[in-house]
Amino acid sequence: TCTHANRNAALHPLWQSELSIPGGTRQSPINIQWRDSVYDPHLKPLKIHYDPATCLYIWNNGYSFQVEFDDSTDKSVIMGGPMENHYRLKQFHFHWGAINEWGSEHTVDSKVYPGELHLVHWNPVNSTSFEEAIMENNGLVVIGVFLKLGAHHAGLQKLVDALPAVRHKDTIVEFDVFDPSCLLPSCPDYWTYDGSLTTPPLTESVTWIIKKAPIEVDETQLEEFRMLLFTSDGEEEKRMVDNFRPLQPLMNRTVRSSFQ
Ligand SMILES: Oc1ccc(S)c(O)c1
Ligand SMILES: [Zn+2]
Repeated sequence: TCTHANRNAALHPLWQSELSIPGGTRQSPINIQWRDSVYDPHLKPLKIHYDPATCLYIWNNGYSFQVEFDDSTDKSVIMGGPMENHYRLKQFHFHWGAINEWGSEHTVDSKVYPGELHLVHWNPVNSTSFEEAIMENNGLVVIGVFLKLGAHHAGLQKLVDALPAVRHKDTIVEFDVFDPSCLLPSCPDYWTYDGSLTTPPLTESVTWIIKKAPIEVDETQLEEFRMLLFTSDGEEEKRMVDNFRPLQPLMNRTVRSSFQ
């Protein structure tokens, strides 16, 4: 079996220099030790209302492929859970490995999944833009969903079919009418903790909501992710794989669960 050490060996140059933020006390990702998580009966069910018409385009930003949404209104929002108010959907992206043995950023009892989806939302009550929110204490809420190797995911396939059009860094393709709630597991259970972005600027502005249940995708769909490139057209090709950050110390944090 692989150890974290060799899964980290294949780190993207991006993170080799920034394995930890000096003075960081709430960095992500972390290992979620199930038995150390604390059930919080005050946590509400997550409420998710995404409008498929707010979907704009997919682009390759050199770290992942990212699906961007129109966040100029409250048409696609989440609320409830650990949140004091609603948060607007801005984008979603994924992290994955070169092989099925690793790829997720968070782990559960040190179990690694082949991939992880991040749905990124920002707080329009305390901030006037996403860019401002990433610098705020509770500026962002990111829903993390583990990808497990299994059945073909019909909802994901529409996204996978568009990936050849964004093979190189800084390429973009129109992608309209997509409802990302099809990528969420039906199980309502989640963990939540205070953390950070896992890509630069690594700011400590994220309330993480990690779904307990994974979604299933099949091998061919993961292989399509691995056909993407970190590099721009004309550069020596580097396959976009292992775009996950190493585990960060829990420090003085408690992970809460919405379930007993
Ligand atoms: O805005 C974001 C960018 C990257 C990552 S990993 C996030 O969780 C949020
Ligand atoms: Zn991410």
